Amino acid sequence: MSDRDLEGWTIAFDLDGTLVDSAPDLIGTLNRMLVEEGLPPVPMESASTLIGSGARALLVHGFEAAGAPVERAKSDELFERFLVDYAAHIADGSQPFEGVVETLERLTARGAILVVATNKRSDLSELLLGKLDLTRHFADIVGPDRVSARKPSGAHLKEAVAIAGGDPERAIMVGDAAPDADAAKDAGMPCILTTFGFTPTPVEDLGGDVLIDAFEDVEEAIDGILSDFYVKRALKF
Ligand SMILES: O=C(O)COP(=O)(O)O
Ligand SMILES: [Mg+2]
Repeated sequence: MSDRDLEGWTIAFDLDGTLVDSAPDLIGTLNRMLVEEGLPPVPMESASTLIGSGARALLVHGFEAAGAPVERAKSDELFERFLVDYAAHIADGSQPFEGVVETLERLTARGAILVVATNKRSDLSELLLGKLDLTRHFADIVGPDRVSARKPSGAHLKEAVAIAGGDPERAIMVGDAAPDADAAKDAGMPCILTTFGFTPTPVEDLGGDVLIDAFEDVEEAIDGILSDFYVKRALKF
C-alpha cells in the first residue's frame, strides 16, 4: 500500500456531533434566549434531540421543548439575537472530540482531501473551527448558505466535495445524524456515523454503512469502505 493511498478520495465531515462537541455552547445560547423570554432552560442532555438541522431548527425545537409558542421561536429578531449570542460564545465550552486532530492529520498524510459539510452557517462554522485551530485540516468549510440545497439533500455533499476540488464519485460522508445519512444516500456516498453525536433517532436506525464509537476509528472504517469499493470494481471487470 502506498503512503498516499487515499489520493483521489474526499472525506466530507459533518461538524456538530462529528468533529466538535458543540452542545455546551449551542444549548448555552438557546437557554439564554429562553430565560430572556421568561421560559425555563432545557437540560444539556436534550442536545441530542435539538442539534443537527441548523440554528433555526434548534430554536424552534428548543422553544417547543420549553412549552413556548413556536411562532415566537420563528421570529427573525430572535434568530438574529441567537446568532449574535452564539457567535460571542461559540468556543466557550465546545471542544473537538478526542482523536480528531491526530486522525485528520493521518488522513491528510495519506492524501485524502478533507472538507466540512455542515448545516451550521458557513461564517459560524469558520469561526468555531478557527477558534479550535481545526481550519488548517480542511480544503474548505461548506455551510448550507454555499450550496443549492442543505442536508438531507445530497446536493450539499456533492457540491461541498466539488468545491474542495474532489470527485463526488470518490467521496465518503462522516456524520452523526439523519440529515447526514440521508444526504449520503441521496448523493450515493458511503456513510460513516459516530455514536457519540446528536441524534433523536437511534444511530443504529439511520442506515449508515459503518458506526464508530471513537473518532479515531474513522480511519479503519474508511479502509473497510475502500476495500469493498475496489473488490466490487475488480469483480465488474
Ligand atoms: O448546528 C446544527 O444544528 C447542525 O450542524 P451539523 O450539520 O454540523 O451537525
Ligand atoms: Mg451533526
